[in-house]
Amino acid sequence: MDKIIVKGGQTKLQGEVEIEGAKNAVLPLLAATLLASEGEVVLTNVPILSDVFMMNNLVDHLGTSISFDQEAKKIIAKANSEIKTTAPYEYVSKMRASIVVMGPILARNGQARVSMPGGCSIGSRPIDLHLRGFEQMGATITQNAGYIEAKADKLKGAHIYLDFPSVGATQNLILAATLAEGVTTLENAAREPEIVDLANLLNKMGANVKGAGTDTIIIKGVEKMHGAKHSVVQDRIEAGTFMVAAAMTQGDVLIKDAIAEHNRPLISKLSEMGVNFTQEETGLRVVGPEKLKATSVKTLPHPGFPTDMQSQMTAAQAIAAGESVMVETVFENRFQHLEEMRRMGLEVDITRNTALIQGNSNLQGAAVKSTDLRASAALILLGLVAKGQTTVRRLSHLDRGYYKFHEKLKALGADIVRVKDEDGEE
Ligand SMILES: CC(=O)N[C@H]1[C@@H](OP(=O)(O)OP(=O)(O)OC[C@H]2O[C@@H](n3ccc(=O)[nH]c3=O)[C@H](O)[C@@H]2O)O[C@H](CO)[C@@H](O)[C@@H]1O
Ligand SMILES: C=C(OP(=O)(O)O)C(=O)O
Repeated sequence: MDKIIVKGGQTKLQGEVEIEGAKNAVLPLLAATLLASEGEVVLTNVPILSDVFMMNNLVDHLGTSISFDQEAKKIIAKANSEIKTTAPYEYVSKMRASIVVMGPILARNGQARVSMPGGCSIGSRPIDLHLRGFEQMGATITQNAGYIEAKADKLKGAHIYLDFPSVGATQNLILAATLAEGVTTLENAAREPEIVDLANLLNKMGANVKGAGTDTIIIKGVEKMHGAKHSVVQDRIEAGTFMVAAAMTQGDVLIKDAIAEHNRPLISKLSEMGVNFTQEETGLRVVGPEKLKATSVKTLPHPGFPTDMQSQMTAAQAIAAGESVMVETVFENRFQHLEEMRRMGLEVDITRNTALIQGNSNLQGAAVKSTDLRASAALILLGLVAKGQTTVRRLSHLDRGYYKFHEKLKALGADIVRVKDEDGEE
């Protein structure tokens, strides 16, 4: 595998950066293509990421044929009059998000057999809310030899209250409800922009989904669904990561076509830290101050501060003046990057889900390992400002969610290379 080497301490990022389509949008969009029984779903602005390749393989295995034109960043998903019922272990275990194929399979076939998705390093990730919702729609759920089996002669619309606005459960239940008999109402639904993007595609495919982006989503079941064309929404987490990069390096970076509305909580916190934002015709300009101020942040479901920006934000807090606080309320084990950052001189006290971070302008580069996707970006960001050389390993995490991250940073002036890891590390 590769490693990234960053030489930090002096870089002031400058220039423009283009943002890809969102990983967290395109994965459920690919699952949605399984609902079409005729025609082609054409997705554009598709990010080239390892997670996308994995989801392509799963959806293709299930029966919707996928062709990915990487140069055009376009996927054509050709519908099949029949799809398979089993999502096997070798496809599902590799990626948590693959559980969202369960709703479409169940909706189309009246039964679904899906391998239990893997847990992951950021915390335990149960699927009880997904399953309880399917049950309320009339499905019987059993677990057998590592597989979840759901059966319903015909899914029926239901009034479902989610105990927590889970992104995946909201998506899975919307997907199942599109072809159910009658009306499904989801209360306390997730409101992330990626949910809105999913509803937009589904409606183009002939579904009837209203209220996405609010906490009450109403889905009227339809008989069948067909092909459609859709451009994947911009990745607000990639955009946010570059905002933090500019903020940390006294940078001046234009995030092309940034959708500020999708990043309100981040922009609000960075502004509090002294970062300047200007909306320009072609994007959002982010100018970092000479010294960031400390801040307190708590992660929450959208429209609160996103947990997927937590690690990157702690990198900014690590160099801010004074003591900052980070409270992680969404995942119970998402501070592992802080242990790696200690190798660079970070002073942090962690008590359960709260980290007290002492800002330090004397961090030193070190050899570190990515512990999860966003941790990998956060460690690279800290490498930009730490003195000397930082080597970041385990880049398979980075490749799940960032396309050409080091090249984009290099184009903004960073001293960064990606090379083969002679030590043969993963
Ligand atoms: C592919 C994708 O879009 N991934 C995102 C999605 O993950 P994902 O959809 O897995 O996240 P959820 O919103 O479902 O999970 C949030 C919290 O709810 C809990 N929970 C979830 C489902 C359930 O049935 N029971 C339960 O207890 C989880 O353990 C977690 O503590 O939203 C997360 C929260 O914004 C993001 O960090 C992920 O990047
Ligand atoms: C946690 C993330 O993704 P996933 O849910 O796919 O693991 C993420 O995108 O930061």
